[in-house]
Amino acid sequence: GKIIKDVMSRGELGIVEKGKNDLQTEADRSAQRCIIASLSHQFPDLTIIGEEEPSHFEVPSDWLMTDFDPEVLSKKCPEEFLTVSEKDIVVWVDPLDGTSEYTQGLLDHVTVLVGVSVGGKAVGGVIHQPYYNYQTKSDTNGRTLWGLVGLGTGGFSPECPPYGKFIVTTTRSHSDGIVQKALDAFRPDEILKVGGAGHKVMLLLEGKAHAYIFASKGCKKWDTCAPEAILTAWGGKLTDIHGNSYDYDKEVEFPNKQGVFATAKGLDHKTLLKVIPQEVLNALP
Ligand SMILES: Nc1ncnc2c1ncn2[C@@H]1O[C@H](COP(=O)(O)O)[C@@H](O)[C@H]1OP(=O)(O)O
Ligand SMILES: [Mg+2]
Ligand SMILES: [Mg+2]
Ligand SMILES: [Mg+2]
Repeated sequence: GKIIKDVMSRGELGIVEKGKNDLQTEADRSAQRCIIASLSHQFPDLTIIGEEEPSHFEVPSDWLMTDFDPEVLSKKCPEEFLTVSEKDIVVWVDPLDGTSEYTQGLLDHVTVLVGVSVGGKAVGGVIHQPYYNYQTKSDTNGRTLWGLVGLGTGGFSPECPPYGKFIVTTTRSHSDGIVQKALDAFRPDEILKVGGAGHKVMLLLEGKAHAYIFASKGCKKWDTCAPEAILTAWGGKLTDIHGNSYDYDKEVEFPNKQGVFATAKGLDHKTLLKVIPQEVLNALP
């Protein structure tokens, strides 16, 4: 988070266009180097997959994080993970989610995502929001939300969305006709068009939206692994638009080609899926 803020303060974003509507900045590159170097230093047998291309330059020594969160470590590890070894774990790293919004100054849409999968399932995750409340508080360090399936969540106060209303959240920078058709089918009371997969799942976790609907193939495994794990740990659900779960094993393809459909705790995910029109399902087979 600090690296991301430092790059923004210096004002030289070093933007590279990776593809259509797909940017990368110095903050994406540096944050990934910090996260991957720190994790692989401490856990050499982990499989770590990051969004950005690997860099072979050595990272500055003050970028190597060596401390652990005592609050999380004070909890009891769920039985099912006691025998998991480093080799069974795949970590999906999105060093900066919401790059497009970052370059446009919509800073609270930006998150850092580190997702942990075991046996192909998204089970653990961290969403760090470096610019949380940055407009109201000047020297905030941001916040860090975490979740582990079987244990619970921390770093935020989960809330269920309001009854008698249906609020959906979706992309603001990667929309198209099919994305819009899927949204319209739900006849939502409100559509929150915001950046980042991490940011949108936070809206579900904090009761600001009932569902996150993205009928497009732009999201990748590093976008959804951490958010899915935290959402699942709380009691919500994230699948593709057909209702199938994504596999987060190390051999899988990166794109989430069947889109994203996520619901807050207490919602009937399965029934809501039936609202998605056949034409939309056919577009993302
Ligand atoms: N067409 C796309 N090309 C590249 N990345 C995409 C695309 N669609 C979605 N993403 C990634 O998924 C995130 C959520 O999508 P959106 O903000 O449009 O709802 C984006 O912030 C971006 O992650 P990132 O910013 O890490 O590259
Ligand atoms: Mg990107
Ligand atoms: Mg992303
Ligand atoms: Mg990213």
